[in-house]
Amino acid sequence: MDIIFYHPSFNNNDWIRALRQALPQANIRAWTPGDNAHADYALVWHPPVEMLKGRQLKAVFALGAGVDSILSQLHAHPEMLPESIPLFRLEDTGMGLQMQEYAVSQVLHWFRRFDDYQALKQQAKWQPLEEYEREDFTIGVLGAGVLGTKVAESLRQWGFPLRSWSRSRKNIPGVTSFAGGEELPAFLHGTRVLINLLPNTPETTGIINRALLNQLADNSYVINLARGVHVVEGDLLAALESGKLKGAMLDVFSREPLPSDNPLWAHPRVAMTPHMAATTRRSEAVAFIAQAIQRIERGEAVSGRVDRARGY
Ligand SMILES: NC(=O)C1=CN([C@@H]2O[C@H](COP(=O)(O)OP(=O)(O)OC[C@H]3O[C@@H](n4cnc5c(N)ncnc54)[C@H](OP(=O)(O)O)[C@@H]3O)[C@@H](O)[C@H]2O)C=CC1
Ligand SMILES: O=C(O)C(=O)CO
Repeated sequence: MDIIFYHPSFNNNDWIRALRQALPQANIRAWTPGDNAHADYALVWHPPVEMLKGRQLKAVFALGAGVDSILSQLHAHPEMLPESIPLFRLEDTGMGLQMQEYAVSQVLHWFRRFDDYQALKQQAKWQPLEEYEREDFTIGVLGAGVLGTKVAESLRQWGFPLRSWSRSRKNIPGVTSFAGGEELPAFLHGTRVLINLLPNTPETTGIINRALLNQLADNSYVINLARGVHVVEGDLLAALESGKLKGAMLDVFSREPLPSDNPLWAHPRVAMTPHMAATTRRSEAVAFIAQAIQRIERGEAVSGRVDRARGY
């Protein structure tokens, strides 16, 4: 079995060593331009078209959870990967825990009013503030897939009212499920903290816009952990100015790195991180991919297959 590997920034040697340990029977090599030799599987992130084009692969594995970049590449170059070759993505592989850490720490930061205390500290003011009530702190998770479910589950132990929004109805204990566009207004009504974990698809681009933000509770908060294009930045800034939003924590941006003249940098109630909410963890990802390849080889079903028509 031949496997080719390409990632523009990972340490190829470390990955190939780990893959060889997990799949000792396979011949695994880093793909370099001009390599047209046989391959059964390709493991990729932002692959050049020529790496995949014309190959008779059994499957391609994306080395991340979001497949929007490879799907947009496929849109421009459909010849890169025929529909008959399955594309898989990473499911959790350590990203769930990272998202939980991020979301819980930020929700508690706002719930305990550390943002306000930080502002008071700047003015050298010693001033205990009124506490927020848990029941006024409804958390709504946009996207109840692998990562959204993990995040909702981790917030449950803190006793906040929880709800999720997805395409299909979910049954996550302690989390009220809203499904489909017609239930989005009910999901938003009363939501105080909105956490985005949707995939980037034509239906979700720009979803966090003025109309959506206006339906949230007053003095609400947004955490964007998914993709920058979900948020209409001008509408977010306007909602911060109007008082509809009290704060935003952003990990992802329409343009990354975020240009230095973007007004989000200077906004006192916007916190941000450089697309690091959840990174691909080598050992978990290798274990996931190795197990999936073994299952494919045995003719068994494998989860994580991307539905190219749906876009995730
Ligand atoms: N910032 C970072 O570091 C990282 C960001 N990400 C981002 O997180 C995203 C989510 O990952 P993951 O949880 O694994 O993805 P999943 O595919 O498991 O979950 C996606 C969820 O979104 C829902 N959804 C999709 N389209 C719609 C729609 N039109 N209306 C309502 N709900 C919709 C799905 O509904 P249903 O269940 O009904 O299909 C599903 O619940 C990734 O696509 C990626 O962009 C991922 C990793 C790291
Ligand atoms: O896996 C993903 O989709 C990511 O965004 C990793 O940073």
